Amino acid sequence: MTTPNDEHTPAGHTPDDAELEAMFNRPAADLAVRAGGLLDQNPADEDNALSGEVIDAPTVPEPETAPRPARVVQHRGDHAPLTILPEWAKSPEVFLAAAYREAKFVASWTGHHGVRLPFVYLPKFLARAGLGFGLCVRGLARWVTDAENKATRAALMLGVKGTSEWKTLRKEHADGVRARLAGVAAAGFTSGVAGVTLHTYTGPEGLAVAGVAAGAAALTAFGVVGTRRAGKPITESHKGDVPKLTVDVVTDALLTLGLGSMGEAKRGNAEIKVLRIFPTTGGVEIHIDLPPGATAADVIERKDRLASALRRPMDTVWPEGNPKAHPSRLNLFIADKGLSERDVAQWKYRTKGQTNVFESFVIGEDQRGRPVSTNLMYNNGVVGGLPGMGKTFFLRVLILGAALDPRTELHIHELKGTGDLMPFAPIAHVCRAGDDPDDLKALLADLMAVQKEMRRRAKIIRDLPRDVAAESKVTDELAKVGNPYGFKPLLFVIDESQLGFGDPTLGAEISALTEDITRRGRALGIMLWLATQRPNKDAIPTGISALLSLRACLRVGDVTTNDMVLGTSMYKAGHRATIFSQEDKGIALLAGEKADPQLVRGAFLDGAMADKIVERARAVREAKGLLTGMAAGDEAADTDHSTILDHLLAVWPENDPEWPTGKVWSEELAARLAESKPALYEGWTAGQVNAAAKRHGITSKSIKHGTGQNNVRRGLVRTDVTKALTDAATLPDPTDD
Ligand SMILES: Nc1ncnc2c1ncn2[C@@H]1O[C@H](COP(=O)(O)OP(=O)(O)OP(=O)(O)O)[C@@H](O)[C@H]1O
Repeated sequence: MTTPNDEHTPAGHTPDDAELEAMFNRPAADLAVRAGGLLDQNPADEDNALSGEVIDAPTVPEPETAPRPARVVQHRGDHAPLTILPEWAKSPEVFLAAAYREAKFVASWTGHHGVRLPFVYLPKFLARAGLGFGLCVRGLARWVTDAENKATRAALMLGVKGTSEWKTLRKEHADGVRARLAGVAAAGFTSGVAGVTLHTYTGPEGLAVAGVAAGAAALTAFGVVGTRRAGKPITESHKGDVPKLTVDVVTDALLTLGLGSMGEAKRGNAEIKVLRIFPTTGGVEIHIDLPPGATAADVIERKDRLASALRRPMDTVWPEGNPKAHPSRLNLFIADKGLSERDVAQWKYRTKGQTNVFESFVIGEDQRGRPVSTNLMYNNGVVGGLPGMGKTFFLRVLILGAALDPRTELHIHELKGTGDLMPFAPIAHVCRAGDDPDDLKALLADLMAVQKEMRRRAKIIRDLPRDVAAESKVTDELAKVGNPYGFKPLLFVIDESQLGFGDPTLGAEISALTEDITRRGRALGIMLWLATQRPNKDAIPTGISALLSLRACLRVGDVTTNDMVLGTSMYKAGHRATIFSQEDKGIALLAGEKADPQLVRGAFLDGAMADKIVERARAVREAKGLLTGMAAGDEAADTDHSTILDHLLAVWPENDPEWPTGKVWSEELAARLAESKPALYEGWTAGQVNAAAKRHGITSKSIKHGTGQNNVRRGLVRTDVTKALTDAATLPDPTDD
């Protein structure tokens, strides 16, 4: 007899157990083949009649209905590489800071206890040694006299008084006391013999040394006994002041915030994972994975509660998100000292050094005390924050940084009027303080001049061969001192910009020019910075605000202002300048420099320090012949307060023979303006003239001139211009009663 399996086995071969098992375990597809082949055979077919020995199929265990293993999706694209060396081992700065911190602690500990040792600890210890000595003598006396058993003995003897047993008990006690006394005497004798032996072999010095050592040991032992009895340590303990940072302390503190599934974490179902705790410059860094549903932003929002749970001051606890990992990753920095407690940040270039405005320069430090740098070139920026939180000081550092590159031309308009930025006058092309009409006119004139300079630069760049201006922008190379194009970095600063943009007469024109410079000046080496308390659309028009790539936000009072300065949704993403306190002056979040806003404490430079740095900057500029504008004694930008109305009348005589009606097409006026003041109006169109006139309340009209086709075009009426000028001149003085 054969079996179906014979079809698949070499003739005459009987499969062994292993082969059979392999056959039975073949995959389903194979079984299907078998089913379509062998098993479909007609068993009645004689040719195919099965012959051979019948072999019982081995009992294959029923496959258990085991749960299917979870499907694993391999996704490790964004996994950060594992740290090979800890941060302190990679960075000498961090290592030195940690070593310094420990050394400082050891020094303070030694000083603290060293002073107390002779005056507090030693007298205390001697008193306790006295107490210990008394306790030991008393203990010895009690042992010798078997005082512990006195009561038992008395009770026993009372019951047998007068009997022989009583005598026996008495004798036993007396013998015991004698034996113990003999023991004490033997110990004393042994010590005496040891002393004499020592004296014999080592002389009196050896005996004295041994005596002192034995005395010290005895004193220590008595001191320890006395201290145990007193139940209090001799030294003062400071343990309770600030709890040590342990994984448990951090976890418990986070649990008090009750975020996301932290309830589950409390019950042990979810986890707060403290990934790493490591020392770093100025404090300790802790990386944590919060339980699902709790985000770093939630923790940041509750920074006060976290600081309270950690028993630490608010400005030593710095939670940050790490969006590159995931929203629940929390990087917590615990600083040794609060930011406001630390010494003010000293500026790297305070006493020496120069900068290159095309590269980053240090402007302050972060919460870890590490330098923070910024690159002003190809950026425009804003500094915002509540009054008195350090906007002007912050700006001052930026301007000084730019000023230490002798090429940088400074245009400074401090509309607050307190003169905080006047230290720059000796090196600035334009430097003014105040928001009087004259100051605003000077600002307008300066903006016009810069716009003209921008156009000039654009034209040169456009015409330069590709290999000279490959990037179509003013580069460090093209702006070298003495370059043939007159290129140089130009920094334009308006402090309290809302006073300029919001001015009813000149505001619109100031805004339009600022927007144009912000938009086009960047690539041409022109950097524009604004400072304001609340950069809403009145303080900084939206068109300008959108173009500010660097944003420094000092303390602000609300979410809206936070996002106005730092950018939309920054508050939601956990970047909150609302957490700064009134003491956190000069501390800002700086957005735009790195992927995420970073904390920066601006270097502190008061007026006197600024004067000294400016003196240094001026010396370099003088030596290189780089002083211009007001710094070089040229008052042009300062005194020219005229507007487009004045310029129009200058090119538009009252009895113009060509235009006897007193009405002129705007294109004609644009051409005349460009000819008369090419610096300001070169390239202007009729539309620009109309728009500029409109800002002074003058509307363009349809004017017919000459004959032929197309003889009706938009233009201005001269009497409208003279009227607008007269009206402006006769505006009531707001200071008049
Ligand atoms: N980086 C800093 N470090 C320490 N203190 C600073 C720092 N910056 C500013 N301050 C302190 O803050 C005070 C206010 O600074 P500043 O005049 O720049 O504020 P402000 O925001 O411009 O004020 P306002 O809105 O009234 O013009 C300064 O007098 C100075 O004492």
